[in-house]
Amino acid sequence: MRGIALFGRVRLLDTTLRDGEQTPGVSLTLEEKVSIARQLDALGLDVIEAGSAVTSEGERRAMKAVAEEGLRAEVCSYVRARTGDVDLALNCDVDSIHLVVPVSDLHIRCKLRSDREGVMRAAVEVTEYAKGHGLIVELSGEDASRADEGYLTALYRAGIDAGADRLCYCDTVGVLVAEKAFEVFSRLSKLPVPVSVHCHDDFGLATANTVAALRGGASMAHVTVNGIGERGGNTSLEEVVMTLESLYGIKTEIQCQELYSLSRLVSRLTGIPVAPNKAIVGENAFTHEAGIHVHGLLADTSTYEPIHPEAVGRKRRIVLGKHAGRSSVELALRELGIESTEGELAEILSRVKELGDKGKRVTDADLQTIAEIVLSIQKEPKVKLNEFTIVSGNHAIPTASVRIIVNGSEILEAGTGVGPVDAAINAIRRAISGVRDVRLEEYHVDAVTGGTNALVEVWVTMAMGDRTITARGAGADIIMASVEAVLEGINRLMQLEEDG
Ligand SMILES: CC(=O)SCCNC(=O)CCNC(=O)[C@H](O)C(C)(C)COP(=O)(O)OP(=O)(O)OC[C@H]1O[C@@H](n2cnc3c(N)ncnc32)[C@H](O)[C@@H]1OP(=O)(O)O
Ligand SMILES: CC(=O)C(=O)O
Repeated sequence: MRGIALFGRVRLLDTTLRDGEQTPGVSLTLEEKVSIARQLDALGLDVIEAGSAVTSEGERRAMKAVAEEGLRAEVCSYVRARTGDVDLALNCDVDSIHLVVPVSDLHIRCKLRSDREGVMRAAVEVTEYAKGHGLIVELSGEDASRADEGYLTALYRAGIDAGADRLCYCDTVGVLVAEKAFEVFSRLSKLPVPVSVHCHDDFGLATANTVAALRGGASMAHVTVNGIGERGGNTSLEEVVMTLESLYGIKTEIQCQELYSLSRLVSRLTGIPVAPNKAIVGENAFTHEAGIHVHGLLADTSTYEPIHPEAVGRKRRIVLGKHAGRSSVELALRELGIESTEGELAEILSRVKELGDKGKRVTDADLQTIAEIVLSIQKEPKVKLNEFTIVSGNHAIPTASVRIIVNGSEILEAGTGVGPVDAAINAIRRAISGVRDVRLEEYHVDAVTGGTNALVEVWVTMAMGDRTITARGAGADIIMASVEAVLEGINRLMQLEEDG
Protein backbone atom coordinates (compact mmCIF):
# COMPACT_ATOMS: atom_id res chain seq x y z
CA MET A 1 0.00 0.00 0.00
CA ARG A 2 1.61 3.22 -1.22
CA GLY A 3 0.87 5.56 1.72
CA ILE A 4 2.30 3.15 4.20
CA ALA A 5 5.42 2.73 2.12
CA LEU A 6 5.84 6.50 2.17
CA PHE A 7 5.23 7.28 5.83
CA GLY A 8 5.87 4.05 7.66
CA ARG A 9 2.41 3.33 9.05
CA VAL A 10 -1.16 4.60 8.90
CA ARG A 11 -1.85 7.14 11.65
CA LEU A 12 -5.35 7.82 12.92
CA LEU A 13 -6.89 11.07 14.14
CA ASP A 14 -10.12 10.50 16.00
CA THR A 15 -12.61 13.34 15.79
CA THR A 16 -15.50 11.76 17.72
CA LEU A 17 -15.22 14.56 20.28
CA ARG A 18 -15.30 17.32 17.62
CA ASP A 19 -16.92 16.34 14.31
CA GLY A 20 -18.70 13.41 15.98
CA GLU A 21 -20.09 15.77 18.58
CA GLN A 22 -21.43 17.96 15.73
CA THR A 23 -24.03 15.20 15.22
CA PRO A 24 -27.35 17.01 15.72
CA GLY A 25 -28.48 16.71 19.33
CA VAL A 26 -25.16 15.52 20.75
CA SER A 27 -23.44 17.45 23.53
CA LEU A 28 -20.92 15.74 25.76
CA THR A 29 -20.12 16.84 29.30
CA LEU A 30 -16.55 17.27 30.55
CA GLU A 31 -16.61 13.87 32.27
CA GLU A 32 -18.01 12.20 29.14
CA LYS A 33 -15.35 13.73 26.90
CA VAL A 34 -12.61 12.68 29.30
CA SER A 35 -13.87 9.11 29.54
CA ILE A 36 -14.10 8.75 25.74
CA ALA A 37 -10.65 10.34 25.33
CA ARG A 38 -9.14 7.88 27.82
CA GLN A 39 -10.60 4.95 25.89
CA LEU A 40 -9.39 6.34 22.56
CA ASP A 41 -5.93 6.71 24.03
CA ALA A 42 -5.96 3.19 25.44
CA LEU A 43 -7.06 1.91 22.04
CA GLY A 44 -3.97 3.45 20.42
CA LEU A 45 -5.26 6.51 18.51
CA ASP A 46 -2.47 8.89 17.46
CA VAL A 47 -4.39 12.16 17.64
CA ILE A 48 -7.58 13.05 19.52
CA GLU A 49 -9.42 16.10 18.22
CA ALA A 50 -11.07 16.99 21.53
CA GLY A 51 -13.35 19.76 20.26
CA SER A 52 -13.42 23.30 18.92
CA ALA A 53 -12.10 25.70 21.57
CA VAL A 54 -14.11 28.54 20.03
CA THR A 55 -17.44 26.79 20.66
CA SER A 56 -18.16 27.60 24.32
CA GLU A 57 -16.79 27.97 27.84
CA GLY A 58 -17.90 24.44 28.71
CA GLU A 59 -16.19 23.05 25.61
CA ARG A 60 -12.95 24.75 26.62
CA ARG A 61 -13.16 23.36 30.17
CA ALA A 62 -13.69 19.86 28.77
CA MET A 63 -10.86 20.19 26.25
CA LYS A 64 -8.48 21.45 28.92
CA ALA A 65 -9.44 18.49 31.10
CA VAL A 66 -8.67 16.10 28.21
CA ALA A 67 -5.34 17.87 27.61
CA GLU A 68 -4.48 17.56 31.32
CA GLU A 69 -5.06 13.80 31.29
CA GLY A 70 -1.47 13.28 30.19
CA LEU A 71 -2.52 10.99 27.37
CA ARG A 72 -0.06 9.37 25.05
CA ALA A 73 -2.08 10.69 22.09
CA GLU A 74 -1.67 14.22 20.74
CA VAL A 75 -4.64 16.39 21.81
CA CYS A 76 -5.93 18.74 19.13
CA SER A 77 -8.43 21.59 18.72
CA TYR A 78 -10.34 22.63 15.60
CA VAL A 79 -9.74 26.31 14.81
CA ARG A 80 -10.94 28.63 12.08
CA ALA A 81 -8.52 30.85 10.18
CA ARG A 82 -8.59 33.38 12.99
CA THR A 83 -5.83 34.08 15.49
CA GLY A 84 -8.47 34.57 18.21
CA ASP A 85 -9.46 30.90 17.78
CA VAL A 86 -5.79 29.92 18.23
CA ASP A 87 -5.64 31.90 21.49
CA LEU A 88 -8.66 29.99 22.77
CA ALA A 89 -7.02 26.69 21.79
CA LEU A 90 -3.83 27.74 23.58
CA ASN A 91 -5.88 28.38 26.74
CA CYS A 92 -6.96 24.73 26.59
CA ASP A 93 -3.32 23.56 26.58
CA VAL A 94 -3.78 21.38 23.51
CA ASP A 95 -0.77 20.06 21.61
CA SER A 96 -2.00 20.88 18.14
CA ILE A 97 -4.59 22.66 16.04
CA HIS A 98 -6.63 21.44 13.12
CA LEU A 99 -6.62 24.75 11.24
CA VAL A 100 -9.52 24.59 8.81
CA VAL A 101 -9.54 26.92 5.81
CA PRO A 102 -12.27 26.81 3.15
CA VAL A 103 -10.68 26.17 -0.25
CA SER A 104 -13.52 25.72 -2.77
CA ASP A 105 -14.67 28.89 -4.55
CA LEU A 106 -18.18 28.11 -3.32
CA HIS A 107 -17.10 28.23 0.32
CA ILE A 108 -14.65 31.12 -0.18
CA ARG A 109 -17.20 33.33 -1.90
CA CYS A 110 -20.54 32.40 -0.33
CA LYS A 111 -19.50 31.55 3.19
CA LEU A 112 -16.50 33.73 3.86
CA ARG A 113 -17.35 36.47 1.33
CA SER A 114 -13.63 36.52 0.55
CA ASP A 115 -11.38 35.57 -2.35
CA ARG A 116 -8.59 33.05 -2.95
CA GLU A 117 -5.83 35.52 -2.06
CA GLY A 118 -7.57 36.58 1.17
CA VAL A 119 -7.95 32.95 2.28
CA MET A 120 -4.33 32.17 1.41
CA ARG A 121 -3.17 35.19 3.46
CA ALA A 122 -5.29 34.15 6.45
CA ALA A 123 -4.02 30.55 6.27
CA VAL A 124 -0.41 31.71 6.28
CA GLU A 125 -0.95 34.30 9.02
CA VAL A 126 -2.71 31.88 11.38
CA THR A 127 -0.20 29.07 10.69
CA GLU A 128 2.69 31.38 11.53
CA TYR A 129 0.88 32.65 14.62
CA ALA A 130 0.18 29.12 15.89
CA LYS A 131 3.72 27.92 15.16
CA GLY A 132 5.04 31.00 16.96
CA HIS A 133 3.08 29.79 20.01
CA GLY A 134 4.52 26.29 19.89
CA LEU A 135 1.54 24.42 18.44
CA ILE A 136 1.66 21.55 15.96
CA VAL A 137 -0.37 22.70 12.94
CA GLU A 138 -2.43 20.51 10.63
CA LEU A 139 -3.55 22.87 7.85
CA SER A 140 -6.81 21.60 6.44
CA GLY A 141 -8.56 22.43 3.18
CA GLU A 142 -12.31 22.48 3.84
CA ASP A 143 -14.39 21.34 0.85
CA ALA A 144 -11.14 20.34 -0.85
CA SER A 145 -12.92 17.73 -2.98
CA ARG A 146 -14.82 20.55 -4.76
CA ALA A 147 -11.84 22.92 -4.94
CA ASP A 148 -9.51 23.75 -7.81
CA GLU A 149 -6.54 21.43 -7.19
CA GLY A 150 -4.04 24.01 -8.46
CA TYR A 151 -5.22 26.54 -5.88
CA LEU A 152 -5.38 23.89 -3.14
CA THR A 153 -1.79 22.82 -3.81
CA ALA A 154 -0.58 26.42 -3.85
CA LEU A 155 -2.29 27.03 -0.48
CA TYR A 156 -0.74 23.87 0.96
CA ARG A 157 2.72 24.99 -0.25
CA ALA A 158 2.25 28.41 1.30
CA GLY A 159 1.20 26.69 4.54
CA ILE A 160 4.28 24.45 4.51
CA ASP A 161 6.48 27.54 4.02
CA ALA A 162 4.71 29.12 7.00
CA GLY A 163 5.56 26.08 9.14
CA ALA A 164 2.56 23.71 8.84
CA ASP A 165 3.51 20.25 10.10
CA ARG A 166 0.77 18.37 8.30
CA LEU A 167 -1.95 19.00 5.74
CA CYS A 168 -5.47 17.65 5.44
CA TYR A 169 -7.84 17.16 2.52
CA CYS A 170 -11.49 17.38 3.58
CA ASP A 171 -14.32 15.80 1.62
CA THR A 172 -16.68 18.04 3.57
CA VAL A 173 -19.94 17.01 1.91
CA GLY A 174 -19.00 13.42 1.01
CA VAL A 175 -18.85 13.84 -2.79
CA LEU A 176 -15.48 12.16 -3.30
CA VAL A 177 -15.22 8.82 -5.10
CA ALA A 178 -12.52 6.22 -4.53
CA GLU A 179 -10.82 6.60 -7.94
CA LYS A 180 -10.43 10.35 -7.45
CA ALA A 181 -9.27 9.90 -3.84
CA PHE A 182 -6.49 7.58 -5.00
CA GLU A 183 -5.39 9.86 -7.84
CA VAL A 184 -5.48 13.09 -5.80
CA PHE A 185 -3.46 11.55 -2.97
CA SER A 186 -0.95 10.07 -5.41
CA ARG A 187 -0.18 13.70 -6.29
CA LEU A 188 -0.56 15.31 -2.82
CA SER A 189 1.68 12.71 -1.20
CA LYS A 190 4.61 14.19 -3.15
CA LEU A 191 4.40 17.25 -0.88
CA PRO A 192 7.16 17.33 1.73
CA VAL A 193 4.84 16.93 4.77
CA PRO A 194 2.26 14.22 5.58
CA VAL A 195 -1.28 14.68 4.26
CA SER A 196 -4.39 13.45 6.11
CA VAL A 197 -7.77 12.52 4.68
CA HIS A 198 -11.08 13.57 6.28
CA CYS A 199 -14.20 12.09 4.69
CA HIS A 200 -17.95 12.34 5.22
CA ASP A 201 -20.45 9.60 4.49
CA ASP A 202 -23.23 11.42 2.60
CA PHE A 203 -23.14 8.74 -0.13
CA GLY A 204 -21.98 5.87 2.09
CA LEU A 205 -18.48 6.09 0.56
CA ALA A 206 -16.45 7.48 3.46
CA THR A 207 -14.62 4.28 4.33
CA ALA A 208 -13.93 3.36 0.70
CA ASN A 209 -12.66 6.88 -0.03
CA THR A 210 -10.50 6.94 3.08
CA VAL A 211 -8.90 3.61 2.25
CA ALA A 212 -8.37 4.68 -1.38
CA ALA A 213 -6.72 7.90 -0.15
CA LEU A 214 -4.44 5.87 2.14
CA ARG A 215 -3.53 3.66 -0.80
CA GLY A 216 -2.81 6.79 -2.82
CA GLY A 217 -0.42 8.12 -0.21
CA ALA A 218 -2.37 9.71 2.66
CA SER A 219 -0.54 9.15 5.91
CA MET A 220 -3.32 9.77 8.40
CA ALA A 221 -7.08 9.12 8.36
CA HIS A 222 -9.62 11.16 10.31
CA VAL A 223 -12.28 8.91 11.83
CA THR A 224 -15.07 8.82 14.40
CA VAL A 225 -16.35 5.98 16.55
CA ASN A 226 -19.49 4.43 15.00
CA GLY A 227 -19.05 6.88 12.10
CA ILE A 228 -21.03 9.57 13.92
CA GLY A 229 -20.85 13.13 12.65
CA GLU A 230 -22.63 15.81 10.66
CA ARG A 231 -25.47 14.58 8.36
CA GLY A 232 -24.53 11.05 7.16
CA GLY A 233 -21.57 11.05 9.52
CA ASN A 234 -17.80 10.65 9.16
CA THR A 235 -15.55 7.75 8.27
CA SER A 236 -15.94 5.11 10.93
CA LEU A 237 -12.92 4.15 13.01
CA GLU A 238 -13.84 0.50 13.28
CA GLU A 239 -14.48 0.11 9.54
CA VAL A 240 -11.17 1.65 8.50
CA VAL A 241 -9.16 -0.27 11.08
CA MET A 242 -10.70 -3.63 10.25
CA THR A 243 -10.53 -3.01 6.49
CA LEU A 244 -6.83 -2.26 6.78
CA GLU A 245 -6.13 -5.14 9.14
CA SER A 246 -8.29 -7.81 7.52
CA LEU A 247 -8.50 -6.93 3.84
CA TYR A 248 -5.11 -5.28 3.27
CA GLY A 249 -3.10 -7.10 5.94
CA ILE A 250 -1.88 -3.79 7.44
CA LYS A 251 -1.27 -3.69 11.22
CA THR A 252 -2.61 -0.43 12.66
CA GLU A 253 -1.43 -0.54 16.29
CA ILE A 254 -5.08 -0.26 17.36
CA GLN A 255 -6.25 -2.63 20.12
CA CYS A 256 -8.96 -4.07 17.88
CA GLN A 257 -10.49 -6.24 20.62
CA GLU A 258 -11.54 -3.01 22.38
CA LEU A 259 -13.43 -1.61 19.37
CA TYR A 260 -16.81 -2.92 20.47
CA SER A 261 -16.64 -1.66 24.04
CA LEU A 262 -15.60 1.78 22.74
CA SER A 263 -18.54 1.72 20.31
CA ARG A 264 -20.94 0.93 23.17
CA LEU A 265 -19.47 3.68 25.34
CA VAL A 266 -19.82 6.29 22.59
CA SER A 267 -23.35 5.17 21.74
CA ARG A 268 -24.36 5.35 25.42
CA LEU A 269 -22.79 8.75 26.10
CA THR A 270 -23.92 10.41 22.86
CA GLY A 271 -27.38 8.80 22.87
CA ILE A 272 -26.90 7.88 19.20
CA PRO A 273 -27.92 4.24 18.68
CA VAL A 274 -25.87 2.04 16.36
CA ALA A 275 -27.88 0.58 13.46
CA PRO A 276 -28.21 -3.21 13.85
CA ASN A 277 -26.68 -3.77 10.42
CA LYS A 278 -23.72 -1.42 11.01
CA ALA A 279 -20.45 -3.10 10.00
CA ILE A 280 -18.28 -4.46 12.85
CA VAL A 281 -20.18 -2.93 15.78
CA GLY A 282 -23.87 -3.36 14.82
CA GLU A 283 -25.98 -5.80 16.82
CA ASN A 284 -26.27 -8.12 13.81
CA ALA A 285 -22.64 -7.97 12.64
CA PHE A 286 -21.98 -11.40 14.19
CA THR A 287 -25.56 -12.67 14.61
CA HIS A 288 -26.91 -15.42 12.38
CA GLU A 289 -30.44 -16.67 11.79
CA ALA A 290 -30.47 -18.31 8.33
CA GLY A 291 -30.25 -22.09 8.60
CA ILE A 292 -27.90 -22.43 5.63
CA HIS A 293 -25.48 -19.99 7.27
CA VAL A 294 -25.58 -21.71 10.66
CA HIS A 295 -25.00 -25.06 8.96
CA GLY A 296 -21.94 -23.56 7.23
CA LEU A 297 -20.69 -21.87 10.41
CA LEU A 298 -20.77 -25.16 12.27
CA ALA A 299 -18.40 -26.62 9.67
CA ASP A 300 -16.13 -23.54 9.59
CA THR A 301 -17.00 -20.09 10.93
CA SER A 302 -15.21 -18.38 8.05
CA THR A 303 -17.94 -19.61 5.68
CA TYR A 304 -20.15 -16.74 6.83
CA GLU A 305 -17.90 -14.57 8.97
CA PRO A 306 -15.15 -12.52 7.34
CA ILE A 307 -13.49 -11.92 10.71
CA HIS A 308 -13.67 -13.66 14.08
CA PRO A 309 -16.06 -11.79 16.42
CA GLU A 310 -13.48 -12.03 19.23
CA ALA A 311 -11.05 -9.98 17.11
CA VAL A 312 -13.18 -6.90 17.79
CA GLY A 313 -14.34 -7.89 21.28
CA ARG A 314 -17.60 -9.53 20.26
CA LYS A 315 -19.31 -12.89 20.49
CA ARG A 316 -21.15 -14.85 17.83
CA ARG A 317 -24.93 -15.13 18.34
CA ILE A 318 -27.27 -17.62 16.74
CA VAL A 319 -30.92 -16.60 16.84
CA LEU A 320 -33.93 -18.63 15.87
CA GLY A 321 -36.76 -17.53 13.61
CA LYS A 322 -38.53 -18.53 10.44
CA HIS A 323 -35.19 -18.88 8.58
CA ALA A 324 -33.84 -21.41 11.09
CA GLY A 325 -32.76 -24.87 9.97
CA ARG A 326 -32.13 -28.13 11.74
CA SER A 327 -28.51 -27.18 12.51
CA SER A 328 -29.51 -23.94 14.26
CA VAL A 329 -32.13 -25.62 16.42
CA GLU A 330 -29.81 -28.51 17.27
CA LEU A 331 -27.10 -26.05 18.28
CA ALA A 332 -29.47 -23.92 20.37
CA LEU A 333 -30.85 -27.03 22.12
CA ARG A 334 -27.34 -28.26 22.83
CA GLU A 335 -26.54 -24.90 24.43
CA LEU A 336 -29.65 -25.26 26.59
CA GLY A 337 -28.50 -28.77 27.57
CA ILE A 338 -31.51 -30.41 25.92
CA GLU A 339 -31.12 -33.68 24.04
CA SER A 340 -33.68 -34.75 21.43
CA THR A 341 -34.25 -37.48 18.88
CA GLU A 342 -34.36 -36.75 15.13
CA GLY A 343 -38.18 -36.83 15.21
CA GLU A 344 -38.38 -34.49 18.20
CA LEU A 345 -35.91 -32.12 16.58
CA ALA A 346 -38.03 -32.00 13.40
CA GLU A 347 -41.13 -31.22 15.47
CA ILE A 348 -39.34 -28.49 17.46
CA LEU A 349 -38.05 -26.95 14.20
CA SER A 350 -41.53 -26.96 12.70
CA ARG A 351 -42.93 -25.16 15.79
CA VAL A 352 -40.09 -22.62 15.67
CA LYS A 353 -40.97 -21.88 12.03
CA GLU A 354 -44.67 -21.61 12.95
CA LEU A 355 -43.78 -18.92 15.50
CA GLY A 356 -41.51 -17.22 12.95
CA ASP A 357 -44.31 -17.21 10.36
CA LYS A 358 -46.41 -15.23 12.83
CA GLY A 359 -43.76 -12.52 12.64
CA LYS A 360 -42.28 -13.40 16.04
CA ARG A 361 -38.69 -13.39 17.17
CA VAL A 362 -38.04 -16.72 18.84
CA THR A 363 -36.34 -16.23 22.20
CA ASP A 364 -34.29 -18.82 24.11
CA ALA A 365 -37.18 -19.05 26.55
CA ASP A 366 -39.60 -19.76 23.63
CA LEU A 367 -37.32 -22.56 22.43
CA GLN A 368 -37.12 -24.02 25.90
CA THR A 369 -40.90 -23.96 26.22
CA ILE A 370 -41.38 -25.57 22.80
CA ALA A 371 -38.78 -28.23 23.64
CA GLU A 372 -40.42 -28.96 26.99
CA ILE A 373 -43.80 -29.41 25.30
CA VAL A 374 -42.45 -31.62 22.51
CA LEU A 375 -40.28 -33.65 24.88
CA SER A 376 -43.11 -33.73 27.49
CA ILE A 377 -40.85 -32.34 30.19
CA GLN A 378 -42.84 -30.78 33.00
CA LYS A 379 -40.72 -28.22 34.82
CA GLU A 380 -42.00 -26.39 37.87
CA PRO A 381 -40.98 -22.68 37.66
CA LYS A 382 -38.27 -21.78 40.16
CA VAL A 383 -39.63 -18.28 40.64
CA LYS A 384 -43.34 -17.46 40.90
CA LEU A 385 -44.98 -14.05 41.26
CA ASN A 386 -47.49 -13.90 44.14
CA GLU A 387 -48.21 -10.22 44.38
CA PHE A 388 -47.11 -7.04 42.67
CA THR A 389 -47.94 -3.39 43.47
CA ILE A 390 -46.79 -0.21 41.79
CA VAL A 391 -47.15 3.43 42.83
CA SER A 392 -46.33 6.26 40.46
CA GLY A 393 -47.40 9.82 39.76
CA ASN A 394 -46.16 13.40 39.36
CA HIS A 395 -45.61 13.77 43.14
CA ALA A 396 -44.52 10.19 43.86
CA ILE A 397 -41.21 8.43 43.41
CA PRO A 398 -42.08 5.41 41.26
CA THR A 399 -42.03 2.53 43.75
CA ALA A 400 -42.80 -1.16 43.27
CA SER A 401 -43.21 -3.98 45.77
CA VAL A 402 -43.14 -7.67 44.91
CA ARG A 403 -43.91 -10.86 46.78
CA ILE A 404 -42.25 -13.76 44.96
CA ILE A 405 -41.68 -17.41 45.70
CA VAL A 406 -38.12 -18.51 44.97
CA ASN A 407 -37.46 -22.24 45.30
CA GLY A 408 -40.46 -22.50 47.65
CA SER A 409 -39.54 -19.58 49.97
CA GLU A 410 -41.40 -16.31 49.93
CA ILE A 411 -39.44 -13.04 49.47
CA LEU A 412 -40.94 -9.58 49.91
CA GLU A 413 -38.98 -6.67 48.43
CA ALA A 414 -39.47 -3.12 47.14
CA GLY A 415 -37.60 -0.93 44.66
CA THR A 416 -37.72 2.54 43.19
CA GLY A 417 -36.81 3.68 39.71
CA VAL A 418 -36.92 6.48 37.17
CA GLY A 419 -40.35 5.23 36.09
CA PRO A 420 -42.74 2.42 37.01
CA VAL A 421 -41.11 -0.15 34.70
CA ASP A 422 -37.67 0.60 36.12
CA ALA A 423 -39.06 0.42 39.66
CA ALA A 424 -40.75 -2.94 38.96
CA ILE A 425 -37.59 -4.46 37.50
CA ASN A 426 -35.47 -3.06 40.34
CA ALA A 427 -37.84 -4.59 42.91
CA ILE A 428 -37.53 -8.02 41.27
CA ARG A 429 -33.75 -7.71 41.00
CA ARG A 430 -33.50 -6.81 44.68
CA ALA A 431 -35.75 -9.73 45.61
CA ILE A 432 -33.66 -12.18 43.65
CA SER A 433 -30.26 -10.70 44.57
CA GLY A 434 -30.00 -12.69 47.81
CA VAL A 435 -30.51 -15.93 45.88
CA ARG A 436 -28.76 -15.38 42.51
CA ASP A 437 -26.75 -12.65 40.81
CA VAL A 438 -28.96 -12.05 37.77
CA ARG A 439 -28.30 -9.08 35.46
CA LEU A 440 -30.59 -7.39 32.98
CA GLU A 441 -28.41 -6.75 29.92
CA GLU A 442 -30.97 -5.51 27.40
CA TYR A 443 -34.54 -4.29 27.55
CA HIS A 444 -36.61 -3.54 24.47
CA VAL A 445 -40.31 -2.83 24.07
CA ASP A 446 -42.45 -2.97 20.90
CA ALA A 447 -46.07 -1.82 20.53
CA VAL A 448 -47.68 -4.59 18.52
CA THR A 449 -50.93 -2.72 17.87
CA GLY A 450 -51.68 1.01 17.88
CA GLY A 451 -53.34 3.20 20.51
CA THR A 452 -52.87 3.64 24.26
CA ASN A 453 -54.35 0.18 24.89
CA ALA A 454 -51.86 -1.40 22.45
CA LEU A 455 -50.60 -4.90 22.95
CA VAL A 456 -46.93 -4.60 23.85
CA GLU A 457 -44.14 -7.10 23.68
CA VAL A 458 -41.14 -6.77 25.97
CA TRP A 459 -37.83 -8.43 25.06
CA VAL A 460 -35.10 -8.87 27.60
CA THR A 461 -31.63 -10.35 27.64
CA MET A 462 -30.77 -11.61 31.12
CA ALA A 463 -27.45 -12.90 32.31
CA MET A 464 -26.21 -15.04 35.20
CA GLY A 465 -22.46 -15.69 35.34
CA ASP A 466 -21.35 -15.99 31.72
CA ARG A 467 -24.69 -17.37 30.54
CA THR A 468 -27.19 -15.11 28.76
CA ILE A 469 -30.74 -15.82 27.74
CA THR A 470 -33.43 -13.93 25.84
CA ALA A 471 -37.02 -13.91 27.05
CA ARG A 472 -40.27 -12.20 26.24
CA GLY A 473 -43.37 -10.93 27.99
CA ALA A 474 -46.54 -9.68 26.31
CA GLY A 475 -49.77 -7.97 27.30
CA ALA A 476 -51.70 -4.71 27.27
CA ASP A 477 -49.95 -3.56 30.46
CA ILE A 478 -46.34 -2.61 29.78
CA ILE A 479 -45.35 -3.02 33.45
CA MET A 480 -46.80 -6.53 33.75
CA ALA A 481 -45.30 -7.50 30.37
CA SER A 482 -41.91 -6.33 31.67
CA VAL A 483 -42.31 -8.26 34.94
CA GLU A 484 -43.31 -11.37 32.98
CA ALA A 485 -40.29 -11.10 30.66
CA VAL A 486 -37.82 -10.61 33.52
CA LEU A 487 -39.29 -13.47 35.60
CA GLU A 488 -39.29 -15.74 32.55
CA GLY A 489 -35.59 -14.93 31.98
CA ILE A 490 -34.72 -15.57 35.64
CA ASN A 491 -36.63 -18.87 35.64
CA ARG A 492 -34.88 -20.06 32.51
CA LEU A 493 -31.44 -19.11 33.80
CA MET A 494 -32.05 -20.93 37.09
CA GLN A 495 -33.39 -23.93 35.19
CA LEU A 496 -30.27 -24.00 33.01
CA GLU A 497 -28.09 -23.80 36.09
CA GLU A 498 -29.91 -26.77 37.63
CA ASP A 499 -29.65 -28.79 34.41
CA GLY A 500 -25.89 -28.09 34.40
C1 LIG B 1 -17.09 21.33 8.21
C2 LIG B 1 -17.00 21.58 9.68
O1 LIG B 1 -17.23 20.72 10.44
S1 LIG B 1 -16.58 23.12 10.20
C3 LIG B 1 -16.67 23.08 11.94
C4 LIG B 1 -18.04 23.36 12.41
N1 LIG B 1 -17.98 23.57 13.81
C5 LIG B 1 -18.65 24.51 14.42
O2 LIG B 1 -19.43 25.26 13.83
C6 LIG B 1 -18.32 24.68 15.87
C7 LIG B 1 -19.46 25.27 16.66
N2 LIG B 1 -19.71 26.61 16.19
C8 LIG B 1 -19.93 27.67 17.02
O3 LIG B 1 -19.94 27.54 18.23
C9 LIG B 1 -20.18 29.01 16.39
O4 LIG B 1 -20.60 28.82 15.05
C10 LIG B 1 -18.88 29.89 16.41
C11 LIG B 1 -18.54 30.20 17.87
C12 LIG B 1 -17.71 29.15 15.75
C13 LIG B 1 -19.09 31.17 15.64
O5 LIG B 1 -20.28 31.75 16.08
P1 LIG B 1 -20.75 33.20 15.52
O6 LIG B 1 -19.66 34.16 15.74
O7 LIG B 1 -22.04 33.47 16.13
O8 LIG B 1 -20.83 33.01 13.93
P2 LIG B 1 -21.77 32.10 13.02
O9 LIG B 1 -21.83 30.73 13.60
O10 LIG B 1 -23.06 32.78 12.75
O11 LIG B 1 -20.96 32.09 11.64
C14 LIG B 1 -19.72 31.49 11.50
C15 LIG B 1 -18.65 32.55 11.28
O12 LIG B 1 -17.40 31.88 11.11
C16 LIG B 1 -16.84 32.22 9.82
N3 LIG B 1 -16.09 31.07 9.39
C17 LIG B 1 -16.56 29.86 9.07
N4 LIG B 1 -15.54 29.04 8.78
C18 LIG B 1 -14.42 29.77 8.92
C19 LIG B 1 -13.06 29.47 8.77
N5 LIG B 1 -12.66 28.25 8.46
N6 LIG B 1 -12.15 30.43 9.00
C20 LIG B 1 -12.56 31.69 9.36
N7 LIG B 1 -13.83 32.02 9.53
C21 LIG B 1 -14.76 31.06 9.31
C22 LIG B 1 -18.06 32.54 8.97
O13 LIG B 1 -17.71 33.29 7.84
C23 LIG B 1 -18.88 33.35 9.98
O14 LIG B 1 -18.26 34.60 10.13
P3 LIG B 1 -19.08 35.98 10.36
O15 LIG B 1 -19.84 35.75 11.64
O16 LIG B 1 -18.05 37.00 10.45
O17 LIG B 1 -20.01 36.07 9.19
C1 LIG C 1 -13.23 20.28 8.77
C2 LIG C 1 -14.32 19.36 8.59
O1 LIG C 1 -14.81 18.80 9.54
C3 LIG C 1 -14.82 19.12 7.25
O2 LIG C 1 -14.44 19.82 6.33
O3 LIG C 1 -15.63 18.20 7.10
